[in-house]
Amino acid sequence: MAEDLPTPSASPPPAANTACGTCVFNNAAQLRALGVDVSGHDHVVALAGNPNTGKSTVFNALTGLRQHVGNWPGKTVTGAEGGFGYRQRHYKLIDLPGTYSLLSDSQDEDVARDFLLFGQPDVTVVVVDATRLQRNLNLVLQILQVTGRVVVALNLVDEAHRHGLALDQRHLARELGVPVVPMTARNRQGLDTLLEAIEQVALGTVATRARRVRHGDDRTEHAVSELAARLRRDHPGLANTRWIALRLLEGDPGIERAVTDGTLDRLSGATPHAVSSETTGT
Ligand SMILES: Nc1nc2c(ncn2[C@@H]2O[C@H](COP(=O)(O)OP(=O)(O)OP(=O)(O)O)[C@@H](O)[C@H]2O)c(=O)[nH]1
Ligand SMILES: [Mg+2]
Repeated sequence: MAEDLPTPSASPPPAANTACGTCVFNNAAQLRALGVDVSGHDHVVALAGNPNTGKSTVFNALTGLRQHVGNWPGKTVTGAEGGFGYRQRHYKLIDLPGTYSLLSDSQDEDVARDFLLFGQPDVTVVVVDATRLQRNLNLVLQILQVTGRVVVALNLVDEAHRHGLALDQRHLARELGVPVVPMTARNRQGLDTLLEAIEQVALGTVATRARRVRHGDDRTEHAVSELAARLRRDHPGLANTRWIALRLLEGDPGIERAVTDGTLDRLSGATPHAVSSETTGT
């Protein structure tokens, strides 16, 4: 479904980034790591992305918790929750397992997929590996089909520079229609800019215009609209009915199962812990 995107145009690599512990732009001075305290939160933020892109590293940096981090994919298997404060607001942050696609019928990826589709987080931060941008953008484009409330965290910038890759985050942000924040999460670089982008999307103070991919011809669009309207009528409160309609027309077995066995309604208000077993019936 992903349209071809122009490769982000080259720009000269910035001067080597040095960790700046005291610099106001880098040390996230207004961040309050709240550990497991998510009480009275104002907003819910989900961390999504392909496996091994640094989601748990970002989660730990923001919450002060110690989610398992390591250099192999598939470490995070269920969503972990933690809290952080930034300026006047309190956020609940959810560290999701890595996923390659929202289209997957793999049970391993259900937790992330179902939360992103039905949990309705206020902000979805998609953590991408700057050294594998093309592959990672597939998931970004899919997420942009279901929500515009997205921040792209362009992580592992240190590795990208080590490989001689130049990144043009402004061009990428224009193409995607959402904020793009370059980061080296392991050194806490870029955290402050990430926090600011999260706040802007949560409060709606930045106008995002998510890149949408058009699905097929007019007949397909018409069929999707009709089926979506019917889903809304039969399942009030269900999120992303256009997406579900499209998946049904394409014959997605997981979504078909959820419709026929009556679990579709229970997906509304999904949590990262409960959804997987509900959709798979395990
Ligand atoms: N060089 C570099 N390494 C990083 C950076 N961020 C994270 N890492 C490393 O990348 C590896 C994966 O990080 P995780 O935070 O576990 O990644 P994840 O996305 O949570 O992985 P899964 O839970 O398996 O999907 C670890 O070895 C981290 O230390 C970064 O900015 N630069
Ligand atoms: Mg993880």
